[in-house]
Amino acid sequence: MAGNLSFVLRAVKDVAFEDRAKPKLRDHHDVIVHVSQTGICGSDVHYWQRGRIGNYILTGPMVLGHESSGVVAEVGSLVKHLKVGDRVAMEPGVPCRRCSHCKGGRYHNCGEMIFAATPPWDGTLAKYYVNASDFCYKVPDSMDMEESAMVEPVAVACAINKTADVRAHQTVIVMGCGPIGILSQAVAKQSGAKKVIGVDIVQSRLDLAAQYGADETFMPPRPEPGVEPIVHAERVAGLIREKFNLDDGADVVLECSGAEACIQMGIFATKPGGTFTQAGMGKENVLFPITHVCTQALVIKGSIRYLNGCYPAAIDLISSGKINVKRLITNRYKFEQAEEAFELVRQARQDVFKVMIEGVQ
Ligand SMILES: NC(=O)c1ccc[n+]([C@@H]2O[C@H](COP(=O)([O-])OP(=O)(O)OC[C@H]3O[C@@H](n4cnc5c(N)ncnc54)[C@H](O)[C@@H]3O)[C@@H](O)[C@H]2O)c1
Ligand SMILES: OC[C@H](O)C(O)[C@@H](O)CO
Repeated sequence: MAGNLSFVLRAVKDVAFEDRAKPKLRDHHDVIVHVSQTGICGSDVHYWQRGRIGNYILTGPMVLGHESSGVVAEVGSLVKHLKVGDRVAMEPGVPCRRCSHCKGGRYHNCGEMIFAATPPWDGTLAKYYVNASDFCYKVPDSMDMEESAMVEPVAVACAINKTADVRAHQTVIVMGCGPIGILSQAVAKQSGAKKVIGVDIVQSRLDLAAQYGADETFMPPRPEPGVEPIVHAERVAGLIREKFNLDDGADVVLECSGAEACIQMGIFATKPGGTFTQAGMGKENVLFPITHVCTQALVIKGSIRYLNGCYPAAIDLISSGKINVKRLITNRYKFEQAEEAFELVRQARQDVFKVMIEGVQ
């Protein structure tokens, strides 16, 4: 027994359990974490089904998973803030720390980032995972290991809000009410937003959004036959503005679906001079109302993963009870059932929201 049971994507649509070698400390600042819980993200399923996201292409076997919590099992000799037995949430991307992006405080733009379960880097669905100690955040006793794994999507939502610079008294529209959309709505509300509107085409997701951060929800009507999608998007944005008395639009739109229609509606629903932030990842290229962006002097931003401070902020939001992540977890699996868990997420059933896989004992 090598001692590190791992859930490995060997090729597209081909997963298997492998008993791999236990990872070793790579330098004196590393820790080895015994993984406790891992949430499944759409990107994990995407690599399993298609083998690529953008320029990240699966070229060899890769361990899946990146939304994990765990218990510190081993510490490097220079690690000061963690000890064996500490419970941590793991930030799954470690930048190079040397490039102009890292040195400029924008480590999310680092081109040399080692990111769990992004080819060629192995992910966290293994008994043990080696990580840089400063990317492991001790969680308070009040948080259990599932909540600690949910720090990852909450940190994504914090980064989206921070990128968009959501402030008190603003009106915020969030396109998409999946985990990222709903958590972005909750973070927007915690940032002081006056009115948060969640948009989705699935009623159960709108219902959940209404129990979280959304003050209002909206289901876009289907396009009438023969109406160009972009014309439909502009009309729907008009309906949203009218229904919620937004006058000339929302201060901020957070796009958390990746759907082309949502991107277009979101642009048209942003007020002149307002900020549209893209976080959803769907089609790589879409029809984009660029003249509207120009004539309305919109601010367009992109958000990827986390910014500095988002992990600690997410831990505070969860541990203080301001965001209840437990209610988002609908299904739980043992490690040995990982493929079943992935299959459930692939089916995109309406009653399935966040799926957790327990670590190897
Ligand atoms: N930028 C980042 O760092 C980052 C991190 C994690 C996930 N993501 C991306 O964010 C997006 C959301 O992630 P998620 O886990 O919540 O995914 P999800 O698939 O669970 O949620 C997407 C939601 O959008 C809704 N939707 C789809 N088409 C729509 C339409 N035409 N109109 C209205 N609603 C529509 C769906 O019903 C669903 O509820 C994904 O594209 C994901 O890849 C980005
Ligand atoms: O939450 C982090 C995201 O899932 C990843 O960045 C992925 O979607 C792209 O590599």
